[in-house]
Amino acid sequence: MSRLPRLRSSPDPSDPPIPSIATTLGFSMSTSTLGYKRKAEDDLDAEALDQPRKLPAIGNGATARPLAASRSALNRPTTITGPVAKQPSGPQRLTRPEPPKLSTSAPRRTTRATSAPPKQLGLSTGLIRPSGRVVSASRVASGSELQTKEFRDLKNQVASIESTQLANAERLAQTMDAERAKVAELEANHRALSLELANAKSLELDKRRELVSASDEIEKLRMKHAKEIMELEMEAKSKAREARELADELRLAKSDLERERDNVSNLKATLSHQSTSHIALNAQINALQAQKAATQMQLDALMTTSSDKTLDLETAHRRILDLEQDARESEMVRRKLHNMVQELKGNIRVFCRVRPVLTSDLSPSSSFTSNLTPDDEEKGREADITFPDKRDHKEIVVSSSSSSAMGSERKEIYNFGFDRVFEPESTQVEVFEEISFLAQSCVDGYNVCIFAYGQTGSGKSFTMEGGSTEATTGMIPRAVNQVFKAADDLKSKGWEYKMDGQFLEIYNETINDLLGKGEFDKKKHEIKHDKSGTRVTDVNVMPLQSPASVTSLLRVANSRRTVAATLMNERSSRSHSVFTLRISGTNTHTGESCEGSLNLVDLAGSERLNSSGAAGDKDRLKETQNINKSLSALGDVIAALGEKAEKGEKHIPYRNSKLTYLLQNSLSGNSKTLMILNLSPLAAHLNESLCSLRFATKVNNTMIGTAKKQIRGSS
Ligand SMILES: Nc1ncnc2c1ncn2[C@@H]1O[C@H](COP(=O)(O)OP(=O)(O)OP(=O)(O)O)[C@@H](O)[C@H]1O
Repeated sequence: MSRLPRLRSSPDPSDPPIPSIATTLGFSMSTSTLGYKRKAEDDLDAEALDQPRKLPAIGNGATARPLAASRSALNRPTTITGPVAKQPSGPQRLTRPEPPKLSTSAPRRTTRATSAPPKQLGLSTGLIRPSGRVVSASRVASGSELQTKEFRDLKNQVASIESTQLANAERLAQTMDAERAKVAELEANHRALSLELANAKSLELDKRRELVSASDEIEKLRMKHAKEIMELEMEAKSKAREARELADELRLAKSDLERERDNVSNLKATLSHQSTSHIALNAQINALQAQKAATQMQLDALMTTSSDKTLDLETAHRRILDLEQDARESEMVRRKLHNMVQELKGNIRVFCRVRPVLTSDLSPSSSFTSNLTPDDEEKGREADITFPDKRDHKEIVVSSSSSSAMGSERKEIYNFGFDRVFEPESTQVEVFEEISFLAQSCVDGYNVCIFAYGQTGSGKSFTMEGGSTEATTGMIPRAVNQVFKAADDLKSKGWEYKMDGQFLEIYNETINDLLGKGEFDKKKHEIKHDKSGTRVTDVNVMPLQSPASVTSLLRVANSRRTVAATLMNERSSRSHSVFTLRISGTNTHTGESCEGSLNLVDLAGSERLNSSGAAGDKDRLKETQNINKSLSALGDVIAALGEKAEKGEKHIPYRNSKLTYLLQNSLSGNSKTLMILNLSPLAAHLNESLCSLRFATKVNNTMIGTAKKQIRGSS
């Protein structure tokens, strides 16, 4: 590479053409040229440039010429040991070459034109012999002639050499000129080649740029092509999908078409069937039109009949109105007669009911009769009670035996007569049959009061409220059912009824509301009497729509009743309970209205103080005193009512107890009162039973007197 600048610099034509320079230049040229050529070839090979024509010519010239110059340079007696740069330059060296310096290596560089051996030169100059040893001067003097001759020969040889050298120099100069011309030519070639190379390079650069731009273009095209391929593929896919969808649609369309074809064929079949039907229907229409004409004739006949029937209907309607009027009048008559019958029977009546002996009567603590002790058997012994009136069931005979002071047994027989006596076997149904007419009376607008009277455990609650089964249902639910049924029956006669219920308890002369809410009733209630009837302040009055609502009302009330244990009955009730059903009715046809009430009273136990075991218990004593006081007041009121009916004006002591004051309106006037005397069948309760029987007889006798007077009044 370092030689290239020298090649590029223009050569100086004044420089002497020395063989070493020529040789060196030739070599250098050759090397540079070869290097340049190799580079150019490499470039050409690499870049595939097509310029092979001039480069071989340069290479050949460069190698041929320097070789000749080199051969001439070697003839010089100068040892060439270094590169061209060490050689002296200048024209004098070419024209006057200095004699070569001798050295040990000189003989090897001797040209073939020299015939004398190198040792002669060494002898004449006292220099070195060919053998290499130094010869002394005394030995040289003896042969001076020889030496002179040799010197002359040598001088001749030198002259010859010099002439040869001159000739060579001339030849060399010529050669140099030729070489310079060639160098100039080569340099021209080189410049041309450089130019070509520069052109080629610029061309190459252009080509490279073109190539790069072409590559970019190709890349762009390739990307564009890839994109187009992708788009085409996508389009192809979309087309394929569309094709599939179209194929599906085609398939569906084909199936639709097939179905439509089926439909068309079905419709054709239907059409032909309809045509047949149409023909048949036409025939039917014709037949029906004929029938219609016949029916029209019948209709005309019926219209004639209808007008006759309308006349008949109007007549019947008038007749119905007349009959309804008759029915209403009959209803009024029925009510009057019913009431008259009730009055004939007695507005105050007394029934007597003896309950059966119970298993619990034998042993209050045990229901197993097999373990009875003599004491238990005595407790469970039946009293001597007979029922002699087997036809009318109005008599009861109680026999009592006692020992006299003399030790003889004394037997007493008590005969009592009542409106009805129910034996222990009597059922609830039989008892209710006798009192159901009272339910009708309260629907007709009368006040009805039914008492259950008797000692504790005699069966008052069982009679009034009953048990849980249909057969043991008591008088209260049966009477309520009857009232609802009677009210329902009267609907056809224009009567509409509204019913309300209340349930009160009188305990120790205090009124408790058994339908109250929350804790037990602590309110102070007062009894008020006015034109609209009897009212108790601050008590719940429940509207009753059905007998079922009455049942739930009774359940609520029972759960709140005050129950205290006594010796007589472990569930003994120590209060009077009063259930009141108020009935108000209006007749939409006649405008009449009525108000009645049904009072069902379960009285507290009527036992005496000593037999109740309450004598030693202060609270129980007070309870029993209050119960006896109110029962006594009830008896007094009933007796006074009897006297009043018998003798005229008489003060009725209603206010003597809460019970009589509460029931004032249901006991006075034309109200109906029924007392059911409940008796225990046990001998142990005989004295209590006799007391109750006497009380009931007193009431019954009052009724008899009243009834006699009423019968007289009626007749
Ligand atoms: N006619 C009857 N048939 C069957 N059992 C009866 C009859 N009468 C009453 N009993 C039963 O006798 C027992 C006492 O009757 P109940 O409780 O009705 O007496 P009570 O007079 O109401 O007593 P209290 O005054 O303590 O309320 C109850 O077990 C009841 O079932």
